[in-house]
Formats: sequence, C-alpha cells, structure tokens
Amino acid sequence: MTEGLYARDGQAIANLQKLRFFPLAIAGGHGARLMEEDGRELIDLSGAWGAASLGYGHPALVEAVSRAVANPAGASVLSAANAPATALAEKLLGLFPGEGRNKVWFGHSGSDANEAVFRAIAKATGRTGVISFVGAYHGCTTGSMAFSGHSVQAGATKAEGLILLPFPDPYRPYQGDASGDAILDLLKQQFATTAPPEKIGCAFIEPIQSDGGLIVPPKGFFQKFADLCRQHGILVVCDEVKVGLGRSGKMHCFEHEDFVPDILTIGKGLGGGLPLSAAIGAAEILDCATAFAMQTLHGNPVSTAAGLAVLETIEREGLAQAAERKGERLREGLRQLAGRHALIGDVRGRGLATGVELIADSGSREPASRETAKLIYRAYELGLVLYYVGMNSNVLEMTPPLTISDTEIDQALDILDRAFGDVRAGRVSDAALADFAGW
Ligand SMILES: Cc1ncc(COP(=O)(O)O)c(/C=N/[C@@H]2CCCCNC2=O)c1O
Repeated sequence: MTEGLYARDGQAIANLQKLRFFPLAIAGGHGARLMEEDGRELIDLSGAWGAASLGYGHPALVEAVSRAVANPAGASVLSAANAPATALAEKLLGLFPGEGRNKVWFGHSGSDANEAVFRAIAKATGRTGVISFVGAYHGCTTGSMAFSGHSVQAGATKAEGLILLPFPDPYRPYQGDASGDAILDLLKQQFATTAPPEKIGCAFIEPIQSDGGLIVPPKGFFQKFADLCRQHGILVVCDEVKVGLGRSGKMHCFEHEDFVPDILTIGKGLGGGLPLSAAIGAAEILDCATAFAMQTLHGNPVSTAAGLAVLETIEREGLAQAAERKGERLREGLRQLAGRHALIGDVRGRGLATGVELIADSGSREPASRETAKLIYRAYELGLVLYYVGMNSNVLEMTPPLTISDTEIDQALDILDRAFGDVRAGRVSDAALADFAGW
C-alpha cells in the first residue's frame, strides 16, 4: 500500500510554509467542494483562506487560463507590455474610484504587494514611519512583516518608526470605548509626543481586520482615521487582500467606510487560486522609480488573464450583491447556533467574510482557544473545511468561494451544529490535535 498523500507531504514538503490544523489532503475540487484522494467531498468554508473566490474549476477561469497558457504573451511586464496584464490594469483602474492619476503594480502575493507599496512610499516621500494595527497581517516577507502586528510575526524585525495601534474591536473595545475614538486620541497623543507625523509616510489598514480576528470596525472609524492621517500628509493604504473584490458585499470593502484610500492592495481572490496581487493608486508613488519592486514573473499573462476572468465573472454573476445575501444567511444561521451553543460569543462580518468568536465564559469573554482548535478538527472529520484566526486563536473564519450555494451554506451550518455538540460532549481528544501546530 503506497503511503497516503498527507504522509508523503510530510516527507517531502518543508514545515516552513505549513499552517496545519488537521490532515486535509486534497486531490481535486469543484465549485465550493474539495475532494480528498479517497473521493471524500468536503465543503470549503475557507475558500483556501479566501483565494478561491470563484471556487474550484469555474468554467470562466478554466477557459481564460487555458487560452492564455496555450499562446502566452511572454511571461511578465518587466521588459515588455503584454495584452492580458494591460487589459487587467485598465479594468482595475476603471473599478478604482480614486481621483487624480492612478497606476497599477502587479505582484504574486499580498505580501509582495504590501511590501512594494511600503517601500515605494518611503522612497517617494522620504518619510519612513508607518502606522499599522495590533493583529494586522500584511504579509510574511521581511518588508511586510516589518509593519504587521499579528502575533505570528512578533519575532520579525519591525520598521523603524512603526506605530502599532489597538484595532477598534466592538466586542473587545479599547478602554471600553466601542466607537474607537479613544484610539484616535491615542494616535493624536503619539503625534504630539513620540511620533512626529511629518516623519510618517503611510498608514496601513484592513477595513475588516481578518487574521487578527475577522473584526468589523465601528461605523465611521476609518473615515475619521483617514481624515486625521491626511491632516498630516500621511497616505492611507487599504489592504483588502482578503476582504476585497466583492467579498464584503461591495466591490471594495472601503466603500462601506465611505472613504477612498490613496492606494489599495488586493490579492488572494484576484487570481481565483493563481498567484496574483495588485496595488492600485497614486501614480506619483507607483511611478516613483524603475526596477525598484520587480520579480521575474510579475504581471505574467496567465495569472493576469485569470484576474480578468475573475473580475468579469464577479460582475457578470453579481457575486458582490450575492455575497451580501449569502453572508446574511450564514450569519443568521450562526446566530441561531449561538442560542444552542454557549461557546459562541460573537457572530460578525460583512458579506461572505464572517467571524465567529468562541469564549469559555460569557461574563469574562475568556477566549476558548483549545475548543476552537477542536471544533475545526471535528468539522473536518464531518466534511467541512474552515480555519481559525485571532490574536487568541479563537475566531472561526468563514471566507468561502463567492459562488457557494444556499444549500452548501445550510449543510455547513448543520455540520457546525454537530461539531459544536461533539466538542461540548468531549468527543474530540487532545491527542487528535497533537500533530497540528495551528497558529
Ligand atoms: C489582509 C492580508 N494581507 C496580506 C496577506 C498576505 O498575503 P499572501 O499570503 O498572499 O502573501 C494576507 C494573508 N493572510 C494569511 C495568509 C497565511 C495563512 C493564514 N491566513 C491568511 O489568510 C492577508 O490576510
């Protein structure tokens, strides 16, 4: 009997790039479902951490990628223009409401997009300081970790002049102030004392903080935050790598916040599962130098053809509007589960970006981290894929393909109901988790 796929993965692929919670070994996928090598099907409520925006094997993606790879227009935009990349850039500019002259930079990942923008702003403005938030995951490269605030990047070298602010979390409000104004006051204090604003080039925000705990900020916070930054000439960069491109119920998540960033970064779902990211915004920043932020395959015609197919499909199939409706269906079902399972402390989100925070006690709201890991392990055994996020590793993250069906949402809720019951009944052993390090 040849060794199974998961065991072979363990023998061949490096731990450096693994974030494992259960022994999922995927042999294929279609729609919102994954197939294991024995043919078992699972509903994917994670959508590959949000990258599978159109699910698996969407005909529009298959056709676009097949066509592009059969007659590739070169391999990148470094030293030649290519038709798919140019068309995608034009499409992205048409979808970006920013005034003034804008450009598009193409990358492979959210990490390289955020790093490129951070470096370009420092180069163009001479201002190396940066504002970010505790819990923010902007990437896993040296440059993007330097201004991230997630615990997984705690050991990374941080940018000189980094200001890490508490993220405005209505469920765990800073100084008990659910509006987030106390955080703005803290920033003003820092401007007046330890962090002169004229040395700060940019502020990175996530309009929904995802790896930090799928946290939806209080209405109006980011508009006030952006106004405060702009009073001091600080550029606002919106990282929508996970929650952008229709997932929140609008094409851009910042549209919920009634402000427009100076630069937007997107990734994950842009490529529909292929490596593709982009930065869209201020031409005076993105044009500030040549040969400054480049990698050999940036803007390659196959990934950018995929990106064009993703955007066209989101528009043609009305997937942003559908995400709003489907997300509400999911959260309504989760709120009903909360009535049966005390572990559920909070249900939140926008569109098809949903977080469920698990607590051990409704009074103290003590994070239920161990039970969270057991819950997703049991859900996997029952046929559902989802992961957890959060600075306390206690928030179920649900970012399924935008094409998920109502039936699959209802089936996922049924599996979650059973999984919560099994965890409460002690049917998931600590031993089951021994081989999975999680976050
Ligand atoms: C808001 C946001 N910005 C940037 C990134 C980095 O994107 P890449 O992992 O494509 O480099 C991410 C990536 N998030 C991580 C990827 C690693 C596994 C854990 N789950 C995520 O979604 C992100 O959520």
